[in-house]
Amino acid sequence: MPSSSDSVKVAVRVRPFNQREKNAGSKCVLSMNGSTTVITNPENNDKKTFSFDHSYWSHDSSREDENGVFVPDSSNSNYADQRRVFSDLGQGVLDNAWQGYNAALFAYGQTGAGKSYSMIGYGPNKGIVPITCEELFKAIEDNQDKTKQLQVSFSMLEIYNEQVRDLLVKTKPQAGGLKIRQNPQTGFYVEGLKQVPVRDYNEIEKLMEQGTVNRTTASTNMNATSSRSHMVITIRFAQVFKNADGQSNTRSSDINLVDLAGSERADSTGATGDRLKEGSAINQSLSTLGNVISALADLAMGKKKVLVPYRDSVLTKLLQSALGGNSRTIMIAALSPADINYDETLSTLRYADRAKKIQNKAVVNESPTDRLIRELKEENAKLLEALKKQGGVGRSDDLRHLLEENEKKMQSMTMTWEQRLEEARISDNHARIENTGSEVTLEPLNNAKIYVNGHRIHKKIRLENLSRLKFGSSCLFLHVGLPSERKQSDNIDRYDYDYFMMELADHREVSVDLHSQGVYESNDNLNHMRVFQEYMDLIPQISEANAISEELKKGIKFEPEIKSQASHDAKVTTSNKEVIIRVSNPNTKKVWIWSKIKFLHRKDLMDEMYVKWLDSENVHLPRDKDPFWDPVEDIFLGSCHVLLQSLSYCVDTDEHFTLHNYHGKEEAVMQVQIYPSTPSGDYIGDESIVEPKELVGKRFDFVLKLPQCMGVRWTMEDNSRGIYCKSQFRDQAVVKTKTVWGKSYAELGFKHQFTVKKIDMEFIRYLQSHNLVLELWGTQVNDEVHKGHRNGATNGEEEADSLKDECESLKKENFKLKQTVHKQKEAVSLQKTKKVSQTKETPPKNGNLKAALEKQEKSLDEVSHSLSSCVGALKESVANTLKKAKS
Ligand SMILES: Nc1ncnc2c1ncn2[C@@H]1O[C@H](COP(=O)(O)OP(=O)(O)OP(=O)(O)O)[C@@H](O)[C@H]1O
Repeated sequence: MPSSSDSVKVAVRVRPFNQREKNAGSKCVLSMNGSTTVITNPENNDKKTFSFDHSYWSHDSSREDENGVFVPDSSNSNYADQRRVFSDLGQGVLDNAWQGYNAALFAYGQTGAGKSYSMIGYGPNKGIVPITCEELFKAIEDNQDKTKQLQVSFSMLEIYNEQVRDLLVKTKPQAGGLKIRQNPQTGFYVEGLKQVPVRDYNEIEKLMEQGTVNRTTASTNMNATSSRSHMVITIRFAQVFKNADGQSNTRSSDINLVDLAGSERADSTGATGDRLKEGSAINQSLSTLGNVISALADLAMGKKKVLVPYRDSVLTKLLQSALGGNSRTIMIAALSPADINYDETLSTLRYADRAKKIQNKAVVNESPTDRLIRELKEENAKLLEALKKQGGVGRSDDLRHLLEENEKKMQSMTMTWEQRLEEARISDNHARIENTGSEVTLEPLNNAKIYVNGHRIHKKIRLENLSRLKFGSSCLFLHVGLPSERKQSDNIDRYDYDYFMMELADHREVSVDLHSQGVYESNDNLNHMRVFQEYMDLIPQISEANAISEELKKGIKFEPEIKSQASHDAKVTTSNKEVIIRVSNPNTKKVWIWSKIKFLHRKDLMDEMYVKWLDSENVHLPRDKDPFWDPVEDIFLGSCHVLLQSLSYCVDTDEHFTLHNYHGKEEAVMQVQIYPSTPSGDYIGDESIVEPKELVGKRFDFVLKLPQCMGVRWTMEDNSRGIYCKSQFRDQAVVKTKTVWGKSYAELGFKHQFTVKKIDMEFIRYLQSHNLVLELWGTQVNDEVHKGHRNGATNGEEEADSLKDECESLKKENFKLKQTVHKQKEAVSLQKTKKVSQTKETPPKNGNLKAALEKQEKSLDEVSHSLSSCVGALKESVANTLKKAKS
């Protein structure tokens, strides 16, 4: 039994810019020279070099030939076309298969980086899988050897949410998916997976088409499924040798072709700060694959006692032999050239670099007792008989019968059109399309949702050539006009999924106008482009989340938004933006803000929930497990920036500032007073104007007063809401006003004194270059905790707030009184000394005053003390109530 130690072959391939990247003026961060790939950090020009078995440049220097196939545009072009990739990688897989080795080919990389292009291909640009199959059958035809029978069978499965689904079966997947079993000799396999015997490439092509359709229509509401599921195609190739004595020996090979989920999904497993910590099963296979690769790389580097976690996920179980086992393995890492994807591309390169180190032990599968061959033998017993009679591969009644049976079975399990249309939200009489011979018209019926070129239409219109149509939730069509309307220059290819999505986004179908959010402001800014891409990528996921919410009657709405860091930045130098998701319940008017990572994590859980629901499982989850549920939280409404420069001249500020939200919309107006003060907080007055440097070395006090906030939209929209304002001066503690509930004109009555013990030049510079950011936050009633307490009535928290305020002002009054007492004491003792130096006198008149003040001081201390403990007790009781309510 020959065996050979073989490291995993790794190739990387960079694709051309897509339209979106071209529009954004993207720069290419990759360069290749021979087998070397260099990536340049667009922010600091740092270069990192990687070396692989192959580095394929498919970014530019290509042209389309007369058949629509991309080929190098000149003899010195370094463009790597599909044929070249096949002859380097696919041909080796085929040769191995003839020799009886298992082979596996993985495509890894970020969504949209070109995995499917390399594996399957598009149109005439066929990828490795079809070319491999085509070449296999060509070789079979050329190899008509009477002493051996050649059998090929095909299976296609999808791993989604750690469940295996047979893509050659069209029914809704059974709950829990197909079972994974283990054979002590051959390892893990999928029980009941359809292995379809195939006779030529056309049959494989048909099956692949069918499988791809099944994959995308598994749920019409889940367009983006392909980026979250792994697809495994297995071509089982067996050569049955006949000895002269009639004994047979079989050599077989499994060729596994794996299109992995988008690598960026691995990020969302560790959704930080989310209460649903257990995570989703969707990315388990991808992150386990990473762990398996790392462990195998460690082993190959000589590390001892490394446990390879094959059993941690379905994918790694099924591909155990392909990873560090009995297989010749190839990985092709798809790379995006665009600067905005630098981080993802770098991490793909690192992943590929680790995979290089895996050592496999490929062994020829010759054992006649091999389970796989036995199964194939059983399934094809009849077929073999017929083939023997005919002396080769050809059509036989038995074979036809077997295939027809398979087809019949599949058809009986097909999802009806009605079911598919219902899932796509297309009603019975959705639209009327008429072709009069000279024009084609489209008319929405029953107020059905139809968009043409990004606009919702309500009445009959004439369709222009190349109109883009969207029906229901997710059906997109391109209308190719009547022959007389078509032009030579029509470029149908440009109307890809991205194009439709961008058009819909531009016309606000996707609910937010990017222009108003300032995303387009400066296209040269890398961060803005990255945000734009993230935003666009999230749109289909958000539509899906909305559709699932609607279907499961969750009443929750998701909208993408752009958060501008400048709203929180005291220097306003950052223009960085990030995508956030506004989650709202229009019925209860509750609002939440989720980070992109949190949304993706929750979306995976929603998908799991939805799949269960489709399986008619009970999807009622307790709140702490429900991805749609979150406790109420405070929402950032808007902010304003108050220049601190005048403070460095000891000049005060008393102005009304408008608070703007992330999109620059007015949220409220706030009166802001800032003035330099005495250590006791008294206003110093205008005569105190100084040159900043005169302040150096001295103590500095200033007061921030926020008397009121007016025209608050948040509370105007719903008076069960409240607001408060918070701010942070330099590195001092955050200060917060009280919460005012249900008032669009809120009396905040806030006053806080800031003290800097000793001023230095750095502090002066800070005042001259920074702002004080005042953030307005919205609060929402927690219905569970506050049932019945709202509508004007106060609750524990509010009482605690107002008592705290009262206590603060009493303390201040107390401080002032103490100072007066102190002054009086001093005056008394001065008088005493005077008297002593003169003659003995009657006790001073102000002895009574002193006693009275001392008494008052004592009682104020008591009041203050008892108020503090009262506030403490109240806080504790509020915290307990909240804890109880949460638990
Ligand atoms: N080498 C290439 N040459 C020309 N076009 C390419 C190449 N690679 C990818 N593309 C184009 O880039 C787009 C995205 O590629 P593809 O669909 O293969 O990405 P993917 O990584 O499979 O995405 P997903 O994870 O969503 O399935 C497609 O329009 C494809 O035609």
